[in-house]
Amino acid sequence: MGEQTKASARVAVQRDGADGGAPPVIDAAFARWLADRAGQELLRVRAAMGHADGKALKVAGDKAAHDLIRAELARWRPADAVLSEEDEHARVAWSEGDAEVVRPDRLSASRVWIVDPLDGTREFSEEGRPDWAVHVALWTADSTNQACLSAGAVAMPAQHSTLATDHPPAYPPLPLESATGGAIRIAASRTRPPAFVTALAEDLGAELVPMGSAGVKIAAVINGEADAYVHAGGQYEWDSAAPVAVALATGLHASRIDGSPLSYNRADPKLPDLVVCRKDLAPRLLAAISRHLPTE
Ligand SMILES: Nc1ncnc2c1ncn2[C@@H]1O[C@H](COP(=O)(O)O)[C@@H](OP(=O)(O)O)[C@H]1O
Ligand SMILES: [Mg+2]
Repeated sequence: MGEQTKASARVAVQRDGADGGAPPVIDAAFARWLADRAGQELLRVRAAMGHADGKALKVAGDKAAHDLIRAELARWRPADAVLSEEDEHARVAWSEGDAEVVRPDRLSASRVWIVDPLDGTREFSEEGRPDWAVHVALWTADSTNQACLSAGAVAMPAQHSTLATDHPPAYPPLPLESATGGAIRIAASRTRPPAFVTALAEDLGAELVPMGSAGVKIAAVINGEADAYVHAGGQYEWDSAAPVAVALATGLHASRIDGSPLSYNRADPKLPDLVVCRKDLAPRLLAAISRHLPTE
């Protein structure tokens, strides 16, 4: 090979992503690309391992998706910080004077990728279940929305669907009965629903739709398969950042259950509750939730 040919081969290798194509430059399209790649890897792991050992499948899926996303972010966005569920110190709340915890550079960074490599891990390990997802969000200090989420992608590989902020999905027409105060459908965790959700549904005359993965539930609201997603009792920033980015880009309401704004990339990544719903439904839903919250 001549010197010039060798040099152009080197450039080609540097430019190409691991699947043969360079990823998009625009962050929102890059988020979609990355979530899709991790999703394909998860499908591969699921097919290769089968479901005989669910625990091993969960561990392998989490690790495969995390490693892929970490490697691609290091390669294509080397200057950005990352908060991923699978990082060793991810759940540790950092505070001034905390000797044993290294200050994460994300707290001083202006761009932070908030990643859940596999949301709905339990459902991923259960044969035939399609309600699991890959979440990739970008938090930027100068973003225009209140949550500072400037890009997000939710890949649902077992449903052959990816929602992302590069092409925010259009919201389907409202069912007449929910628009006029009739029966609404509330998506909630199938394994850890909020304590008050049954009473809330009775109060509103709502149908509860149990499913796995916060991303899949928010996607259900975006797709019009549910009117709201309500969660309380525990969660972390990576569970909601990417789907909330898409929900906000679509024009939906997303907030804490007391109506206050969601905020991301804080020292403590716990974000224990949220509600995502159509904007017209938010006042009625938040008022009903407030009637069912325990009083201190
Ligand atoms: N009470 C709780 N405390 C901590 N995390 C919770 C939680 N309830 C739900 N989650 C997390 O939120 C995600 C969606 O949960 P669910 O499917 O039950 O709706 C899951 O993320 P992972 O699958 O990434 O762990 C789950 O672990
Ligand atoms: Mg999660």
